[in-house]
Amino acid sequence: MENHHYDFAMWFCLGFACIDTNIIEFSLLGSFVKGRCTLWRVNDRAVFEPNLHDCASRDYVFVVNPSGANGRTGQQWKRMLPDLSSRLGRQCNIREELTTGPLHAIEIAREAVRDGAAAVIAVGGDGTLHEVLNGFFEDGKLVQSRELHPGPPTALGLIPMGTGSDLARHFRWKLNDKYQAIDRLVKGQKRRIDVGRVQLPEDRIDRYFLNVASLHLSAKAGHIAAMYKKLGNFCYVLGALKAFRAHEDRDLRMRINGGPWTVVPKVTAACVGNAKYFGGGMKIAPTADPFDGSLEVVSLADYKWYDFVLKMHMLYQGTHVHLDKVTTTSVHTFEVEEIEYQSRREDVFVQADGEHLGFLPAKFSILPEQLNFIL
Ligand SMILES: Nc1ncnc2c1ncn2[C@@H]1O[C@H](COP(=O)(O)OP(=O)(O)OP(=O)(O)O)[C@@H](O)[C@H]1O
Repeated sequence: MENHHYDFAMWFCLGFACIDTNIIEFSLLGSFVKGRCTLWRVNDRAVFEPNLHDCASRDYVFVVNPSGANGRTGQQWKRMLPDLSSRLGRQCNIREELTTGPLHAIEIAREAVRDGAAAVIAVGGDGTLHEVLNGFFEDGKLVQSRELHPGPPTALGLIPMGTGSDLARHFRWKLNDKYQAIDRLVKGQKRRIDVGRVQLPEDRIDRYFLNVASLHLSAKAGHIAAMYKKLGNFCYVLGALKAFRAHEDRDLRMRINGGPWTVVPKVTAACVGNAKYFGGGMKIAPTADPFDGSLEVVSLADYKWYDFVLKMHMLYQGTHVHLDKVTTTSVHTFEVEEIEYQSRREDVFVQADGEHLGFLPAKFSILPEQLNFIL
């Protein structure tokens, strides 16, 4: 493919994405009013625990990524801290922990869980939430508190202040709205949430995810997008277009729920959704639900760069699942490997919650109702 075709496509997409982002924001605004019903329905089923029971003399630990959203997270956090302290500080000890670099949030969260914190709250994007979530686990098990508390185990929370903040879109939370975020923490409603697990035996990686994991083109796109976060959500569109440049569809072996292995030809990408959105608002797994005990696998085969450009609006609306090139399956486990497993080429990328993890082979599985999540 000639490069100038791509350049044209990128500029076309820039214009398209701007229009599309407006449509999305607009429709999100509209659906927020409509969405309140859903939110209340979700909350009706949530476990409600008054703050005083689990919070008195226990810590609420805020793990802040000051570099998130190209540095905006740090600035917004400073602005919201006084309000947060005055409303939540009456009931809890508020502890602020700033990360110093990648993976630091895992260590902070793990120590906070060991210390028996009432809650650990990720302040940042999906990447920060991913790391905080991984701090709740060690050696394949949930970390236990050293302290003996009469209250419930440490809860996980999120103040969405990242570039994509895609998990927040699933719950129809307003992005970067400090009042809504503080209200949510003060109300303290929680519900047991499912956690996805991805294992890469060759890379000796064992990670947990709340949102979406994926492989091949979409995973490489996320890896590239991380270099262009200055562009806001357009970084994901640009990442996908750049990933298409050197992309080859691959025949891959796949296995669902421990059944027989099958060869799936010309795989462009396979996405594993515990929740619905990735890539800054693409509704990639429209029926995924982090409370239903399963993962939604959405596979794209023989999907070309021009399909991506021309049908981009379908990805944002979640209607791409009706295309012939797309299949969806609800699973408990999903294993993928290259056909020539002995000659691993390390070019089929794997990501979870937007964080690059490594390369195939990979096994994805669901761990139902693992944690209390603050809704
Ligand atoms: N202090 C830090 N300095 C540099 N990078 C950091 C620091 N703390 C965390 N990180 C890394 O920043 C990356 C992105 O963080 P985060 O997800 O919060 O923001 P984002 O990428 O803007 O949002 P989103 O993932 O929702 O698009 C993560 O991979 C994380 O490891």
